[in-house]
Amino acid sequence: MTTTDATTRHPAVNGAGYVTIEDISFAYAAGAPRILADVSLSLSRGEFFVLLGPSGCGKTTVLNQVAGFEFPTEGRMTVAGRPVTGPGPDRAVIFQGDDSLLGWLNVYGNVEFGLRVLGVKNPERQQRVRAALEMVELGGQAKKYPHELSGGMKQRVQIARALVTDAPILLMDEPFGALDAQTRTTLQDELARIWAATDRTVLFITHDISEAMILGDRIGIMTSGPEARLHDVIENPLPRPRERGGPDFGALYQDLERTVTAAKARRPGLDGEVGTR
Ligand SMILES: Nc1ncnc2c1ncn2[C@@H]1O[C@H](COP(=O)(O)OP(=O)(O)OP(=O)(O)O)[C@@H](O)[C@H]1O
Repeated sequence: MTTTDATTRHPAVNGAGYVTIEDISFAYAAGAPRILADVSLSLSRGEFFVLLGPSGCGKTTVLNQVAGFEFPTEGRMTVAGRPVTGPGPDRAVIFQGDDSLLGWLNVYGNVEFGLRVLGVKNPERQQRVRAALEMVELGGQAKKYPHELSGGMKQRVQIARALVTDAPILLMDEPFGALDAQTRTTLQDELARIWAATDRTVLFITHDISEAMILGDRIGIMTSGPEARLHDVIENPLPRPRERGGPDFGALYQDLERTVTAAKARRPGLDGEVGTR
């Protein structure tokens, strides 16, 4: 895994346009109501971008399109300057829940699986699996099977599976949504630490404001659907490592809460153009 100095990763240094979403709209069928309308967004290399929005507005739809699982009805998307034409090894996807762990393989085998598929040989394969397991603090649990793991441990395995591939982009769809509050905050802090130690670009979806604040460099807030749009994008001024509580945290929380409320109240298709970044 490549590591980088956190001070060299600021978006202004790395340049915008690593992942671009340009005026995309999406409908499931011709004539059906559009789920998304004219969403534009540009992620910098190494940026942690959080997409926040009400349930059902289309956050997963955006992520699925960046992943190359679905395609916009209108508009276009690029990754590293190339149009997205399908899934690729440059993008690792982490979903909510633990359904995708392979039950017949232990933790080590689950993390190793992707490297086997890619044809990575030992001893490199072993080194990379060990490094990924250490990164998510599962070095001592390598022999356990998925049914022996807690929800938080399963999500750590998911993160290790993504890290081990060296994919520069992590697409995370409410990965901590099913966890209890305490495990969730622990994993948020761990993810922030892991991100700071690597040079990944992250698109992270949540509807939890404090999760967005702990993790995001920028936070994009979507309106309610149908015809969901990007209502606003807010720069997160909190210094890292971030701590919950404190006046700055509280003030930003209130700001975001107000923005989310305004975004939810927006009348689909009636309130004109909103901020697209
Ligand atoms: N296969 C489908 N056919 C038709 N509509 C769908 C399909 N899948 C999702 N939708 C609709 O698309 C909209 C956006 O769904 P999406 O899962 O992207 O929202 P979301 O913001 O990620 O929601 P949540 O936060 O609840 O996960 C929803 O209204 C949903 O009902």
